Amino acid sequence: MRRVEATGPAAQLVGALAVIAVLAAVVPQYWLFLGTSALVAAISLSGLGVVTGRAGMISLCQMSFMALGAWVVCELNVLGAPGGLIVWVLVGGLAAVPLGVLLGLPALRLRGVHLAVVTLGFAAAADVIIAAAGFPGATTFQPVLRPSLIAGDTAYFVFAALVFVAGAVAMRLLGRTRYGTAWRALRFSERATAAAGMSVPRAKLAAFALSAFFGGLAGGVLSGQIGVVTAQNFDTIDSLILLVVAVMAGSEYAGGAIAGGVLMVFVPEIFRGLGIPQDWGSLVFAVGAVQTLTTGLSMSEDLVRRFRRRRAVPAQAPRRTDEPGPAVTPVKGERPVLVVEGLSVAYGRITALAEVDLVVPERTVMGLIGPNGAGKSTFTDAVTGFIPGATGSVTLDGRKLDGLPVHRRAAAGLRRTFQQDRVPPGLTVAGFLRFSAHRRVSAAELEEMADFLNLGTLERHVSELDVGSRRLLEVAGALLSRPKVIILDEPAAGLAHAESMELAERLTEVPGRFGTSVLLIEHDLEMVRRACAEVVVLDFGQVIAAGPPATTLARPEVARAYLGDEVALA
Ligand SMILES: Nc1ncnc2c1ncn2[C@@H]1O[C@H](COP(=O)(O)OP(=O)(O)OP(=O)(O)O)[C@@H](O)[C@H]1O
Repeated sequence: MRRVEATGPAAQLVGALAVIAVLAAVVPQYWLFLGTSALVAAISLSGLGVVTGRAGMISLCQMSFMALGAWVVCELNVLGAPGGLIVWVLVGGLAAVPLGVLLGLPALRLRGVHLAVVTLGFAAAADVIIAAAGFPGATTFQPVLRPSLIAGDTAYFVFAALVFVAGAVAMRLLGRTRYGTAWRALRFSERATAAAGMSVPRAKLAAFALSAFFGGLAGGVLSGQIGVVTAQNFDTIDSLILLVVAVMAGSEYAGGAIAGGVLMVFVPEIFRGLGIPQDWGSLVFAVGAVQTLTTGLSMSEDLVRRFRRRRAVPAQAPRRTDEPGPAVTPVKGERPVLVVEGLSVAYGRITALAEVDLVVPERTVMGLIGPNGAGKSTFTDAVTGFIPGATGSVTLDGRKLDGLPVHRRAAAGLRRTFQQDRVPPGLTVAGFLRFSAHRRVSAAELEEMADFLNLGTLERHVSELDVGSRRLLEVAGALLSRPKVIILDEPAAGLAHAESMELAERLTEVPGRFGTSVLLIEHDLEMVRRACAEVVVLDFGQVIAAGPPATTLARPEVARAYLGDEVALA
């Protein structure tokens, strides 16, 4: 029989329900009313946590989503719409979704402070519109009707708590989907997210839509709580405070959202009790947010990290340090799988690539080498779709990829890794592999891949891995998607010599094992000799030599490119 782990999700859910029941039974009405306000803030903060904490974007208009949700509930109440408050709250949440998508559109192009300005501008405009239009029922003092089941303040507290818990469960489940992982990846690197086959625009819009939905829900619950809603309930300044609290508490976690909601409501209340102006509570949040930004850890992340440290398995990845066995002879297929023709890229007056032609045959490991600045990274960027202004054509297994965005090329079977570490630290090894695989992978496949590239335990967090292991993890994730071609941009950076040689051996096995051709960009020529059946040499954006490594690397023009005229001729 399976045991329910004391800290597992089921146990947490049971614990949360038990806490709600106890609070409802023992806490006085006034405090329960404040508790409901804290829950309203927590529901809204959970939504905001998707955009800020998970996806790393800034949104300063959460109050506008709340206002829309509340407005819809008030209107349905005035109209006497069927379904009652519980249904209206849901409708209010859904009504905010299109607004969230609309607000997400600028996020496709803007980041940081620019996105903050746009969302703040929107919130200010929404303020004006709401103040002019007013809330249905506000002037006639027609309060939002609660169904008899949740008519009392205690019952309404339980209702708000259940909405929060249902939202937290949904968030947790969503967090395990490809979108959930994509948001975390997005926060770390948009380029890597796209290279893993995920549409960055879709992931960003989904984050804003979800955030708006939770904002709308919170507004709806608030309107049922206070009955008569006015524009003062949704001040723009409150959106700023929500963001500050979301950052400080880490509202992407359910615990962080609830802690944030409690702080937002009870800190001003405590200040009031002490005779201090309530607004000074914002100062506390500001100090907390500064602390978070300084340490890089929100309250929730700090707690999670401490908890993990206690349970951590000390093992590092069991790197192989023994010298590799006999080299597997690199193989070369015949049929072309990646055909690049006339690829050119110019950065202003610098020609980084000039009419480059390159063919990678199927089931082949091919090296792409050249001195610094030769154009190797530009080639990778252009072929995988990161440079829209590149000219020429790219054909993968007979299919033209020209004009396709990065994620579509990746989904078509053209994957890449990056020179710099692009693996999101917030994931586990297994979580990253599943995301990067872009298809359903079994536990056995994950184990096999971890064994193949020596990744160690699948449950470990990426943040616990050293740089070399992260590079291998990136390669493993891309390979799991079974691409037709994988371009590896200096995968051995950060590895010791023996490990680089080991990786070279592994790469020779890749075509046979996964049916994938490899284009290996590498400065370590010994590794290139071991792994590659074919090598192409770039210099000043042009192909200057190509052929088997032994003969190609010995050619004088290659030596000149690497060492300069005088040394080559000496
Ligand atoms: N964003 C950019 N803006 C302007 N010039 C650039 C840019 N990126 C690259 N270049 C220039 O394009 C040329 C090719 O650079 P690229 O980074 O592709 O070379 P590389 O072979 O990958 O070098 P390395 O081995 O050092 O990574 C160089 O002259 C470089 O200075």
